[in-house]
Amino acid sequence: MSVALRDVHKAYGRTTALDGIELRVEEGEFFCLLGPSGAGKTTTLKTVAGLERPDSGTVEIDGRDVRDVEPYDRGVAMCFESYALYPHRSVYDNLVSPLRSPRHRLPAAEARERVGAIAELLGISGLLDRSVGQLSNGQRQRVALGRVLVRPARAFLLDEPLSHLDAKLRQQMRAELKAIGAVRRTTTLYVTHDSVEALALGDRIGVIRDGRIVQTGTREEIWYRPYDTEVARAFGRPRINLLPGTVTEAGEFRSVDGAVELPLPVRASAGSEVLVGVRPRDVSLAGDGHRLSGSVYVTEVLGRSVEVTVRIGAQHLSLVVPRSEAAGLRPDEPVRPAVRAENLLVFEADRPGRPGRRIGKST
Ligand SMILES: Nc1ncnc2c1ncn2[C@@H]1O[C@H](COP(=O)(O)OP(=O)(O)OP(=O)(O)O)[C@@H](O)[C@H]1O
Repeated sequence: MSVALRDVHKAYGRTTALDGIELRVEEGEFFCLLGPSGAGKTTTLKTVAGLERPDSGTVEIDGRDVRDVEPYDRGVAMCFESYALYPHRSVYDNLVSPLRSPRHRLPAAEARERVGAIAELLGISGLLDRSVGQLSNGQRQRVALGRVLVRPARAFLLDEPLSHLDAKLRQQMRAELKAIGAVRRTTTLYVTHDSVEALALGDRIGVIRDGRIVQTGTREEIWYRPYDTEVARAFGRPRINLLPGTVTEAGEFRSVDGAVELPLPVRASAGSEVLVGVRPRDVSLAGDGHRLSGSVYVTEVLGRSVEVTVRIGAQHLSLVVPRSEAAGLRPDEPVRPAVRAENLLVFEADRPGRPGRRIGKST
């Protein structure tokens, strides 16, 4: 099914939760809604599920306004972060009960088979006889997710379903979640505040901030053409470098202290204040590109690569290079990081309450 929200507003007293949400999730698409705490992610899901009523705007399912359709009749299955499970009943009972509801009422053998398959995928087959009250938070969260995925729904609404898992399990489940046939075939709206998760899972990503969708796009679009500095900062660790400076008469970039000069891949008006963005993995010590002169500030090993922070005048430039390139680097040692103009993103300067917008298209 497709889901669309048009200009949806919702306030709780004086708090604006949704401030004109525009969103469209296509049939069969896995759409990640990414944003910080309080941005309106859960409220968006509840509005689609019919658990909250918009103050204005419309919610459409398959092109039909669902204003008067009860949650139960919307054909969506929702998983909350605060999972509602029956604590005194077994994992199996918790998983099978949605299938026994009058809506689905699957034949017992089929229900058993579905529960078995989902439990297998979520790695909880060994827990089926245990009571939910005896489970760890991570195990409980997987049961809650199972309770949603087991249903023959036309859309899944998942609210941070992996948030209680430890890093390793989370990474593993992330990979498995998309491989689950039911998820692959079913429209899924997935809420997260974790950009790594959004990049890994989303066919498309919607970035939400203060109750509005700031940008919607594929992972490539969001990565290479972020709408503004805040979107650019949200994706990628270590974070993107953003150097403040101005555009010279010749259309080049000069940092505030004059220590960094770079060619710009876009046209920006001379004298304007800008931020030049470059991701740490796009700066090298050995490759070609425009050379800068600085000195090593600190190095930090990140597994197979090394993050090197280079001081250039008043700026700190972070770069991530293979271990071999960083071998033997000492603090204060002079280095000449190389940056290619095509990897630069150019933004208007940030202003209070308004992150700088990206300028032009990168060539
Ligand atoms: N029932 C409610 N009553 C009052 N305010 C609410 C209610 N539900 C949400 N809000 C407020 O609306 C705003 C959006 O909340 P929402 O839960 O949608 O954000 P979120 O992006 O899901 O955040 P989180 O990641 O912390 O769950 C917040 O300011 C929140 O405090």
